[in-house]
Amino acid sequence: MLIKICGITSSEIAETAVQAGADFLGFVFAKSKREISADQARKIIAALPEHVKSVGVFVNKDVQEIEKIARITGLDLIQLHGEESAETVSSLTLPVIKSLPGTEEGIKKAAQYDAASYLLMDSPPLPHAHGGNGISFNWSMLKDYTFSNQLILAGGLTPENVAEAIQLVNPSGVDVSSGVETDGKKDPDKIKAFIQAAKRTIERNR
Ligand SMILES: O=C(O)c1ccccc1N[C@@H]1O[C@H](COP(=O)(O)O)[C@@H](O)[C@H]1O
Repeated sequence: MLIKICGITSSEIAETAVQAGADFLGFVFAKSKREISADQARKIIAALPEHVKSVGVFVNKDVQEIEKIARITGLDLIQLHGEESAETVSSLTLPVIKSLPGTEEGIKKAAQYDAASYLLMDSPPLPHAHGGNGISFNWSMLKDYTFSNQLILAGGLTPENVAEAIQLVNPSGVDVSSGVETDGKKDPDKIKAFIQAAKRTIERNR
């Protein structure tokens, strides 16, 4: 199971997450307090070890713009966190993580996104923010579904609740942003605690 830490804005926090055992690091190229420039992201990504993959997070951006940022920064995967179509997913040249709201309607839409390597279930967007809101949804609604894509669970995960979420949903991955922050900034101790809690649960479930 993979662990993604999202909203990386510094080399120090990237290094902390890598040392703690993160598999994916997320870089937000969308309106957010965690937004990062392509130039800053490029420098951080260039220093990542081969086994840690960089994910660019986009919200309703043009394919050309996404591809341009991916080229400049050296991204490994693209996360589409808005209302992007199945055609947009298919036209991207990198593997895609497509987010959908964790609602009955969101689950129904999943079938359209066969071309995505991963589906990411998050709480529904707020009017002013598509993601990174620290809000959970009813995870148990995912228990009875099997998706053709690998499932990443997100939305309000924390070091305290990630074990319960993994037990309940058994996803292919978990993704966190707000839950590893203190006063709006990434907190190294919370990142370590989150990754430890997730890994401990995975080990126990083996
Ligand atoms: O992290 C952000 O700022 C962000 C901005 C725009 C779209 C997505 C964003 N992050 C993703 O949101 C979910 C949930 O985050 P949280 O843990 O509830 O804060 C997660 O998939 C992030 O990758």
